[in-house]
Amino acid sequence: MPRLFTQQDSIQPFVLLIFGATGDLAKRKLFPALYNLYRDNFLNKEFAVIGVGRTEMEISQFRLFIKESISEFGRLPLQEGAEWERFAARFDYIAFDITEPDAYTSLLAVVEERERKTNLMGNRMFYLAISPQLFGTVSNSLERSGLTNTAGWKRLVVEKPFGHDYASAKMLNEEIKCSFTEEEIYRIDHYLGKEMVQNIQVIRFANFMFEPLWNNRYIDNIQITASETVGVEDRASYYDCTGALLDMVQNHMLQMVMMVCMEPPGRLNTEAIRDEKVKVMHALRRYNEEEVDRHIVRGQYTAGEGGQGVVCAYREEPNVNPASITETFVAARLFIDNFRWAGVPIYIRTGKRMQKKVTEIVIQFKALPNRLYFNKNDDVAPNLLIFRINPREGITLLLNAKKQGTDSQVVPIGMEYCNDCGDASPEAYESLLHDAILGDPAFFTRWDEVSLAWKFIDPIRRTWDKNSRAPEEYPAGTWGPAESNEMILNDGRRWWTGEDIIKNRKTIKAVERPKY
Ligand SMILES: NC(=O)C1=CN([C@@H]2O[C@H](COP(=O)(O)OP(=O)(O)OC[C@H]3O[C@@H](n4cnc5c(N)ncnc54)[C@H](OP(=O)(O)O)[C@@H]3O)[C@@H](O)[C@H]2O)C=CC1
Ligand SMILES: O=C1O[C@H](COP(=O)(O)O)[C@@H](O)[C@H](O)[C@H]1O
Repeated sequence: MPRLFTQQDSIQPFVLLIFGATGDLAKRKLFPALYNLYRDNFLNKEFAVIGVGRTEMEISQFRLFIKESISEFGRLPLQEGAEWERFAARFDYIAFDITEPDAYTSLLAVVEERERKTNLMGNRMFYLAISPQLFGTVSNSLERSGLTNTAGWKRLVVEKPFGHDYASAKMLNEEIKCSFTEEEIYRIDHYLGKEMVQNIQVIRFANFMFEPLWNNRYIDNIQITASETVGVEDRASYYDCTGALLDMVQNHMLQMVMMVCMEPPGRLNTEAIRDEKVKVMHALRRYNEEEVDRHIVRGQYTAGEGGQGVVCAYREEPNVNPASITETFVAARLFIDNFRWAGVPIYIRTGKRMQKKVTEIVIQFKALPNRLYFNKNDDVAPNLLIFRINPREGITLLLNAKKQGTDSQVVPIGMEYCNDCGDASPEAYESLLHDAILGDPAFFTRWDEVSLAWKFIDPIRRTWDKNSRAPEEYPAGTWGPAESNEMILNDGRRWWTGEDIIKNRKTIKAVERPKY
């Protein structure tokens, strides 16, 4: 159920078991998120965290690892002294191989010891920050060892990727469902934890002025961009056998499509919202081979001038196959074949080593009748509503107004709301961890959403694998391959990026469409 951050008293005590506590995700996201929640009083006074990894280390070393992770990646500065000691004392660490079923007996002993010392009410949250191949093994062992047999609640948080196609996701789901019910499974999509993604439903359903326009009578097209300037960094071994389609589109991009396009739910509760999201996935047009070629562009970066100077081509990155045909960019034209959205193209694009780090959603409203009133050369810009998700959070509404000092020269003006100009927003992982502890799965993905996303993705992946054609090339530091621009220009439209629109307000020109 969407909520305001709930303060300490209404949150129950719990023990959090982090599998993969020595890994990158724990270091960069989970420990800083826990610390922020603690400092902001969003955790019960009674809680404990037990880290699991293979690396042998003393508890003092583990606590130092946590301290360093918070100092480096935390939103709030670390407070030294007694305050830190109180926080650190809640952490335990146990090293064992999680593929070894017998080893869970000692984990159970550590958990029970903690529960005896402090009244944690038997509430247990298991966070799998490990390779997805191990999800099934761990959830099985949790049950067999008796760790899931508790007087309190039990919850399983699983990271992405949830499978690599529909069949593997289904198998994985069946495995974890042997030990946890759907209500107890929290599948993470960290985009759903982002402030402005959560804000979509509020902007839509708390403003009467938008909802009547939110359909194919008034909206010309929708654009969703998630561009990154970074390359594959040190994740090449994962990325080169995954690619942008599976890494970004199957999850984050489709989740944003669902949030923007779902019907208003009957009630604003978790299951009602998820039901509406699922309907979007049912209506999302699936593509055959010929349509994949027509509606989807895949690209791979070559050497170029990225944000960090000259950077190498994807194929030259360490641990990438020099002949790799993995895509680092995807642009697609999607359609939702229902009464509300029929005929409205939804353009999505995502990629590595692009010109800017931007995540935003642009709603482009239909144009005024051509040449009717102002700017007879057809350069009245369309109205745009822009959700700015990252790096600057906010909303921009692009309207038209009279240029100062002219009779009727029309120029675009931006009305802007900044979401994070005062206090920094909570990190996505903060918000999601908090929800999971609270038992609120609204911003986690339900199995039917995930399975339908795979059913949309699988034919695309199969088509590409069958063709085994190299992706289109784009130089690092650009907006992707030329084919992405061509796809949208051929429709008489263009990609918008909010920042450029605001900066170049006076030079906006809508793309020409046929005149009649
Ligand atoms: N890193 C990120 O930014 C993101 C990660 N994810 C997902 O999070 C999960 C973890 O990723 P990440 O942290 O990057 O991975 P890492 O490789 O950095 O960490 C893996 C963790 O798993 C532990 N581990 C692996 N095998 C075993 C084993 N047999 N027994 C016990 N522990 C084991 C490792 O312990 P040890 O090192 O001590 O052996 C380590 O703590 C993955 O599902 C990934 O897809 C999702 C989004 C972003
Ligand atoms: O899940 C992933 O997301 C990140 C981008 O996340 P953002 O919050 O920085 O927009 C991406 O870099 C990574 O490849 C992918 O696995």
